[in-house]
Amino acid sequence: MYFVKAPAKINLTLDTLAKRSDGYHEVEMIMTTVDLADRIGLEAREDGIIEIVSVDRFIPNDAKNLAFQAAALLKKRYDVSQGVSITIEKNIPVAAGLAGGSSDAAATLRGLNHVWNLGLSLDELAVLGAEIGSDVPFCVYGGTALATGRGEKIEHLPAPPPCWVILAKPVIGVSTAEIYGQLDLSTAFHPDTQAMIRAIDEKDFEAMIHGLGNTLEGVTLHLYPEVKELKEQMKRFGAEGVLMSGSGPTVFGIVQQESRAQRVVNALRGFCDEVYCVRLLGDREELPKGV
Ligand SMILES: C[C@@](CO)(OP(=O)(O)O)[C@H](O)COP(=O)(O)OP(=O)(O)OC[C@H]1O[C@@H](n2ccc(N)nc2=O)[C@H](O)[C@@H]1O
Ligand SMILES: Nc1ncnc2c1ncn2[C@@H]1O[C@H](COP(=O)(O)OP(=O)(O)O)[C@@H](O)[C@H]1O
Repeated sequence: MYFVKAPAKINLTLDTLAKRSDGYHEVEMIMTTVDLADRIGLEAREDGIIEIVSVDRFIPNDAKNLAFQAAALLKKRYDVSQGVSITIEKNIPVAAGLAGGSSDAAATLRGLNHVWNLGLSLDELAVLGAEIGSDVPFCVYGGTALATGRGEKIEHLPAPPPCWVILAKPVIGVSTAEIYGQLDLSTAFHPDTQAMIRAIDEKDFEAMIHGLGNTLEGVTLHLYPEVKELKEQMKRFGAEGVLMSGSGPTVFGIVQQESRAQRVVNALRGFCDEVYCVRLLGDREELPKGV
């Protein structure tokens, strides 16, 4: 079995610029990879069948699974006769704003490129990934990037300043389509993407904290007051910067010191079942082998 890591992402900024005629929104997002990952196992099979093997009851085990779609797309496009059994060990919360499904699809593309011996570049895999979902191209590369268009156009950025990230997910799951659907662009908050890029370039922790912002946050916080409450708790417990990731409902807190991160995690444990304390994997060059 060939194993590939599928790490989650957070959005340091997410700005929505306009609604497009194709149903998507034009966005500007700064995304960075975090060290919380699913593990994808790939085993080629000679009968040509694509199969999903997972014990997670929250993800589909048929053609609705984004990893299945990634395999089906590669198989069809490159006329591959082999099939594959895809084992998904799910560690990233589902429908959480952390791109777990997109990252599984991206890892499947990277892994099958090796297992099926296709010889494609990451750029080629990212173009294919855009056919599966807007977040898949970023997940193909990982690291830190500015994503534009509907999220599929990627410009790589250096790693953000070193920090600890606390992820807390309320029990609800959120539909990205629903949140975008309820966004009112005339009143929405718009983060300063360029200021965040400067903060990252200059490795300026304070400026990064100051620049955190997400257009979709207002919509989700309005629909789900428990997310607002969680944000306030995280701030109260000592997180230096706090923001909702993607369309939510996961809230992340950023701190510089590990001891402070542990304090925030311990304080949150009584209120929230799913809490993780992770590092950023913001530098593509330093991603562990197999990511
Ligand atoms: C909001 C973000 C931020 O990173 O992440 P998540 O919260 O899902 O993790 C992404 O833009 C989500 O990307 P992804 O989850 O791949 O979305 P897609 O499958 O492409 O689209 C799902 C639906 O969301 C809406 N959508 C998505 C992307 C976009 N730029 N504009 C949109 O309006 C559309 O209604 C679309 O049908
Ligand atoms: N491999 C997968 N992992 C997680 N979710 C998946 C997967 N394949 C399909 N899905 C579906 O995609 C939806 C969004 O999942 P996910 O990527 O976890 O959330 P988000 O887009 O909020 O980051 C879920 O409702 C889930 O049913």
